[in-house]
Order: sequence, then structure tokens, then C-alpha cells
Amino acid sequence: MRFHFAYGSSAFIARKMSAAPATTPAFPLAADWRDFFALTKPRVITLVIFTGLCGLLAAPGHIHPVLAFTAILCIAVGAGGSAALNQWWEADIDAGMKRTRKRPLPDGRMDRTSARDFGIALSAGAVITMGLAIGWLDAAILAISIVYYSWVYTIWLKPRTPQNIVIGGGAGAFPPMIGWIAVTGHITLMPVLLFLIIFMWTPPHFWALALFVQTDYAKVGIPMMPVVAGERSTRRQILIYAALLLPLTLVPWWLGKTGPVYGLSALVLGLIFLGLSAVVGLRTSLPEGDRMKPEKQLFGYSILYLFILFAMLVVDRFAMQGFSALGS
Ligand code: HEM
Ligand SMILES: CC(C)=CCC/C(C)=C/CC/C(C)=C/COP(=O)(O)OP(=O)(O)O
Repeated sequence: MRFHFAYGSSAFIARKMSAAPATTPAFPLAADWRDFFALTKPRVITLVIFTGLCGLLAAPGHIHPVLAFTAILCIAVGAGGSAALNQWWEADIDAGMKRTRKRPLPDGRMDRTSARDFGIALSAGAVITMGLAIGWLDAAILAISIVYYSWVYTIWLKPRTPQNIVIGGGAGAFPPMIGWIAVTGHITLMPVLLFLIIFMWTPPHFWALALFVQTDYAKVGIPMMPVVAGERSTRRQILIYAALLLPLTLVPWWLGKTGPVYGLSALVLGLIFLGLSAVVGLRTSLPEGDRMKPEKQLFGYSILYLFILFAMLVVDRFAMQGFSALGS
């Protein structure tokens, strides 16, 4: 089903592509390094980088520390570049939302061309360096994730369908796979499972947030799930994805790819995630003046959850190595 929103229209896209976009201020202030840094969405990409690092550290095999550092740097720079391209494209949308209107473009601190060029330079630099230093398979996956976030999600899906973040969630799910392949050189089941875990985690992560900032999305015509399908349906879907996430995170343990340190952590972390999602998912009527506390808690916990889950993957690997060293 296709949703007809102003941002999905060809007129909107044509205006975006024009040389003088509506949001370019007449006399843009000179942007300093802090504005360029802000374009990379540093807070959000911390977790992207961390999951990439954990994928690299949990993979079987050895990688020279300099190459490991290079691979993670490429993930960071590529993610930052794609975030800059996202903001280049969405300057007018960001201008319309309280949460985003102080970003460098909508605030008039930077012109759009600089943001676009910065995004392209970072993205291209990251992919080429990855290819030369680590391998072209990893470079190709990095390029796919950059295009996925800055084009498939931002330009194509986000303005068109409430499934935008379900399908688009793939963009942020690649880094652990990239980290893993930097060590092993090829795709196996485990990096695919890590991809699927983040893929399944994204809807509850984002819809929890969308529930408490949904008025903003409605204002700028972005068809986020609560805006299109309503709160009730969004809440149910959060619960469904959280319920699917729990067994999925246990698959690496069931298959013997990880040990009990990861498995039991995934179980406990997942049960808490499911519990918080159930509170959000089963709420039907909201009391007057409700401040959406459970939704905010779920969003905050979703971030902590992924941090700890991936950290446990690494701890587990070193614990398993320790046990086998003791046994030999
Ligand atoms: C399509 C997928 C995703 C969407 C639409 C989404 C959306 C968002 C939004 C709108 C915020 C609020 C950020 C802000 O106010 O600037 C946020 C926060 C955050 N997201 Fe996501 N996200 C997605 C995927 C991911 C992924 C894959 C990760 C990491 C693996 C991630 C990590 C984070 C973190 C760490 C924050 C908190 C940032 C802070 O502390 O301000 N997100 N996300
Ligand atoms: C390795 C690599 C290239 C990874 C890139 C993927 C990446 C940066 C994923 C994070 C996804 C993200 C920040 C979504 C924000 O949604 P939004 O852009 O809709 O949020 P907004 O409303 O705050 O702009």
C-alpha cells in the first residue's frame, strides 16, 4: 500500500534536487567544526560503531590491531557520512520538528551544498579505505549500508510508507557484520544473525520514540507508524517485534555459536525488554496528562539493551577462550 504524503510527491523531490533549496539561508553563517561534527549524528552512531567493534572482537580469528582500528574508523566515518547526507536531504523536514530544528542546516549555520559534499567525501573515503586496507567484500557491505541509510531509507522509504523503519532498519544492522567480516573475510551464519538481531530490535527502539514525538512527525507529513496506523496498532507491533527478538537473540546460543555468558545475558536482557514492551504494548487508554513514561523508559532501555547484549557477545568469546585454555 502506498501512502500519499506531501514529501513523497515528485514536486517535493524536484524541489529537493534544485540548486537553491527553500531552506538555504540567504547569508549562511560560517559553519565551524562543531557543526560538521553534529552532521555525523555522533550520539546515534556511537552504538553503530560499538556494535561494529563487538562484531569484530567476537569473530573467530585474528586481525592486526592497526587493521582493526582502520575497519572501525571506516564504519564510523561511513556512518557519519551517511548521517550528513540524511541531513542534507531532510533540511526542510528537520526545520519543522522541535527535536531537530537546531541542527546545523535548519538553524542556518551551514549551507546544504557543504553538508552534501561533506557527506559524499566521508562516505567515499570510508569505502575506498575499507576496500584497500581490509577487503572489497567489507567495502561493498559498507557502501550498501551507506546507500541504504542515505537513499533507500531517507529518500525513498521514509516519506512514503509507515514500514519505513522496518525495512530501513537494515541500514543500521550491517556494522556488526562488517566488523565480523573484517576478521574472517567471508559471510557466515553468525554475522547474518547479528544483522537480524539489530533488524528486529529497530522497530521497538524507534516506535517507542515515535509514540512520544509523534505530533512532530505528523506536522511534517512523515508517515511514521503511530501517525498512519494509530497508537494502538503501533503498541501491538512493538510488542510483537520484542517477542520475536527474544528467541532470535538466543539462536546463537542454541546453535552452540556462543556460550552461556552470552546466552543467559540475552535471556535476562530480552525478558526485561519484553516486559517493558508489554507495558507499552498493552496500554489502551492513557490517563489525562500522561507523560508517556513507559514509552520513554522503553526507548532508553532499548539503547542500553543493545550495548550490553553486544558487549556480552565479546565477553562470552573471551570467557570461552579462557575455559578452553584451562582445559588444554
Ligand atoms: C531506521 C532505523 C532507526 C531509526 C529511524 C532511528 C531513530 C532514532 C531517533 C529519531 C533517535 C533520536 C535521536 C535524536 O534526537 O537525534 C534515535 C536515537 C538513538 N538511536 Fe536510533 N534509530 C534507528 C536505528 C538505530 C540503530 C541501528 C542504532 C544503533 C545500532 C541506533 C542508535 C541510537 C542511539 C544510541 C540513540 C540515542 C542518541 C542520543 O543519546 O541522543 N538507532 N534513534
Ligand atoms: C555503517 C553505516 C553506514 C551505518 C549507517 C546507519 C545509521 C547511521 C543508522 C542509524 C539510523 C538512524 C540514525 C536513524 C535516524 O533516523 P532518522 O534519520 O529518520 O532520524 P531523524 O528524524 O532524527 O533525522
